[in-house]
Amino acid sequence: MSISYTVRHATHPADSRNYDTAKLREHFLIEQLFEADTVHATYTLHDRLVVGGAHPVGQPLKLESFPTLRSEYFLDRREIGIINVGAAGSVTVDGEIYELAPKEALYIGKGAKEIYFNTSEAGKALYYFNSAPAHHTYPTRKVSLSEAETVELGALENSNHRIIRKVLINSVVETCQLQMGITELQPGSVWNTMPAHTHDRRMEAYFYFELPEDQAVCHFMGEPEETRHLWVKNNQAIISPPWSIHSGAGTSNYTFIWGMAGENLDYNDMDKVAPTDLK
Ligand SMILES: O=C[C@H](O)[C@@H](O)CC(=O)C(=O)O
Ligand SMILES: [Zn+2]
Repeated sequence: MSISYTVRHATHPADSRNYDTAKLREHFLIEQLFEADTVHATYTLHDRLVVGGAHPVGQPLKLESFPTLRSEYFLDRREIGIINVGAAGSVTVDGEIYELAPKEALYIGKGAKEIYFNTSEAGKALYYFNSAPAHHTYPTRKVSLSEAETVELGALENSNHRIIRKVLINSVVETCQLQMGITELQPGSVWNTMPAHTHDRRMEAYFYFELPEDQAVCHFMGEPEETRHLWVKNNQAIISPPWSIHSGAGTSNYTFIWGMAGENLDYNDMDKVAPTDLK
């Protein structure tokens, strides 16, 4: 099997208050997503999102089911969003090839069977994905950056000037519960998602990339009045429970992919917390 998977149980905020650094990282940080010719998948019990990465080098990599799913095919009861975070590549869905330029996204609906992540010439295509349970089949569709709903937020004066590209969002593509997008911090800006927020109706995963190898992001999590931090490197991801803020400050600018699943598809459903109210 070319899929390497782990399961993370859901956490209670009262319990996580007592976590030390190692325990915080064990529960919320996904350190490795990319390994040559392997699909890595982390199944979190927070809304049953699967967070994963594929790095095909020698040959196309198949998206296989794994025992926790108890399904013949990965997407028997799921939908998936894939974003190319490496060099230009392609994904094959039941014989149909979808070319994916860097940062282009592919939504694949429930029921698709044979899915392959294809190699790029230099073996540099990297595919990041989020998959959520689905009860309806929406059409498979590629979404380019020009089709995304794009907003510019923040200001250099607040060190948080950023472009948010809502790629898999209900104004652009139909999904059951998945939403994904790409946020690019502009040069000199390091803070994402400030003011921070929670959304008890959805969990979220953050995947940090385009971060120089010798730089790091300090990711903040926890209940607004009881925050914790985790230091994150390039190409690592964070699981953010519904009760947790999710925000970060880098030692340089960077890009990240946010992905959500849960009760609604309302991106603007956020309970914002003023910076002065965080503890
Ligand atoms: O619920 C929405 C997500 O946390 C992100 O879209 C926030 C984000 O990209 C940002 O403000 O930088
Ligand atoms: Zn959020």
